[in-house]
Amino acid sequence: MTLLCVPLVGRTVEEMKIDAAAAAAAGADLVEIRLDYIEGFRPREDLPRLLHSCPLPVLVTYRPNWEGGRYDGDDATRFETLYLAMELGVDYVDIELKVADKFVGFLSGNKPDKCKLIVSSHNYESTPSCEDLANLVARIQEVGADIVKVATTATDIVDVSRMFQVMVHCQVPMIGLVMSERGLMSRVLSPKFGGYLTFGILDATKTSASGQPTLEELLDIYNIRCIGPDTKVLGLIANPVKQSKSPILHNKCLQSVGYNAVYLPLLADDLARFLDTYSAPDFSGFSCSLPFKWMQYIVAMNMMLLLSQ
Ligand SMILES: O=C1C[C@@](O)(C(=O)O)C[C@@H](O)[C@@H]1O
Repeated sequence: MTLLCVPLVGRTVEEMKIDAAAAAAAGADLVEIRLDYIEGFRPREDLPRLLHSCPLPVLVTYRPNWEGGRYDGDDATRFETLYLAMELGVDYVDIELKVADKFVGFLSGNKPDKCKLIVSSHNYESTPSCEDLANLVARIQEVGADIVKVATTATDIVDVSRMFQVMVHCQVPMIGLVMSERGLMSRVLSPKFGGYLTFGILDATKTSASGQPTLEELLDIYNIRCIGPDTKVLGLIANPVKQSKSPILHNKCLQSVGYNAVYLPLLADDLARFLDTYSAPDFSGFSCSLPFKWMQYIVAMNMMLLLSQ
């Protein structure tokens, strides 16, 4: 089962505690505490307060600014804080691949068994080739990760297919996410491709990366708990597509007739490229809207021509 994780991005401990309670009430499986978001964070006082009676399992992330986070201090203090979190019983700690070797050395075998180490890599510009992604995954595995995490950026919706290909072949638990609106599919279809975890935010003001859906959308619109390897993918291909109410309507219909499929908003830039990339039988039906409607006529005319020959 793919876990649903709510990132906590409050600026104070109190705000995070309120959001952790909201995440539990909304049906999340765990929370990610982004320590780098807390203003004036004091590890020894704030960490025990944050973890005390937290209603859900906890992933702790203390993201430095050189990897897209807000922490601008040194690694030594950061490593000590992450180790303190482990001692206090957190379930997961996230460390960036660039310093993972150093961190594993710092731990020198003292990581509590209960705590899983997530080694992460972020690319805020693009999504590399399948080969480069696979090499990245291998490097993360080598460093001793319990869970591999790769977050890239989609400049075109077809980029997501490379992440899926790498995820299905990964031999260890993997979190594979593609940021930006064009990458939404990677977040919703995570259970179809064996993703260990996917992020859902509490509301639009509480994002920790671009393209994150809300937890409510994942649960109530896309019915993510029912998505699995056999789920068919349907959707609306359009640009823009965010405004469409189609996913709400179609997913309700699919659920009401018990058909194992999910209907997604698909923000595409080139229809032919999209159809060429997502041609596997599981991507089994699409609606088409502006600016691609004219393409339907060309396809229909080609078919008529073929039939008449
Ligand atoms: O590394 C990740 C993944 C993420 O960037 C995302 O794309 O959802 C969100 C971050 O909070 C988390 O630390």
